[in-house]
Amino acid sequence: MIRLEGITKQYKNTTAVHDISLTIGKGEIFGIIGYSGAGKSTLVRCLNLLERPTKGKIFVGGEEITALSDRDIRKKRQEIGMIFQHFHLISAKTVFDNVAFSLKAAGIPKEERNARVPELLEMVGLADKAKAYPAQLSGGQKQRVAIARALANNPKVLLCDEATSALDPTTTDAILQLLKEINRTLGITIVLITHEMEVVQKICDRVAVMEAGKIVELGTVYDVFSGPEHPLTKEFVQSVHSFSLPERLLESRKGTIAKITFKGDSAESPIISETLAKFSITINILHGQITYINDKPLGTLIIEAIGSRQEIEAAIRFIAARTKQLEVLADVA
Ligand SMILES: Nc1ncnc2c1ncn2[C@@H]1O[C@H](COP(=O)(O)OP(=O)(O)OP(=O)(O)O)[C@@H](O)[C@H]1O
Repeated sequence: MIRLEGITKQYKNTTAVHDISLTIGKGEIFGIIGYSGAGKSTLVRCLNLLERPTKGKIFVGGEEITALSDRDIRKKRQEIGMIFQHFHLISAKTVFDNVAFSLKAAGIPKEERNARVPELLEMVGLADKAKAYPAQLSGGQKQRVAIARALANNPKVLLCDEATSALDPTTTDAILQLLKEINRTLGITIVLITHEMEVVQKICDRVAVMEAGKIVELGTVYDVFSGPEHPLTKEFVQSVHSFSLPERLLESRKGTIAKITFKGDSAESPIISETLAKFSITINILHGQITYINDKPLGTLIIEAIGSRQEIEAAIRFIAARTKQLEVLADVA
């Protein structure tokens, strides 16, 4: 649906985006995560040519948009909706008129507009707010209006620039749920930029991690969460899945403490009981959790294995061979 070939955006002395090539599939929810200044906004604004890249080509729906004239770009933008952190609604217009505005700009006649706006408001759960003004709405409701407006001209792509960053956690969840529903029912490709890994975990299929204008890691959300490679990715994953054992437990240990990561099938198989049946050790479970990402289980378990050094080492090798990752946190005393 979207293809970037060697995209670079240079501002005077700053290279905001540096030679990025990327393909985003039709119907995908694609996340771009990075800290402030990484170049996410610039990259996403290149996708509808709000920013023209200094170098490279961008294809949307098979058409090279970087080759279009300014007039044709304005038309093409109807295929690419966008929502922003601070909603960008027109405060002097009602909810109805805010949504009707983008239909009007696309040359849709009044009668059609009057029929389409209530459908859009219904879709975002604001059927009863048509006559309200933005100032009378909560942040979540304002973002719903912005979503209705962005969907007015049946876009194929929806760009979301930190769309939930100004919202509280409960409202964030509701907006993410709405975006997922829109993606599922309308088949719209969504590109979402964020600095929060929780947002990525909740709705994205794939994620690109950006640092200093470059993509440093790219993969399915499940793979990135279960085996992050770049230090920045590890930091983001830890911001959601962090757990450290109390010092007291480490100090008073009687055996070897290991952290085990289970992926896919291994998260559901009885590895611990198999280990206990095979080796003469005992196992204390110190911490455990299973998270579901895109309906696939990812488990973490911290255990203390007590027994002879030889048996513990053999058991650790046995577990390690059957799981994604095993890290010894503290060895036998
Ligand atoms: N119009 C501009 N003129 C000059 N420099 C710019 C412009 N827009 C962005 N930059 C610079 O490009 C770099 C990337 O900025 P960008 O806004 O794309 O990052 P970001 O990851 O989206 O961060 P944030 O979440 O803070 O917006 C920064 O160093 C920024 O100062």
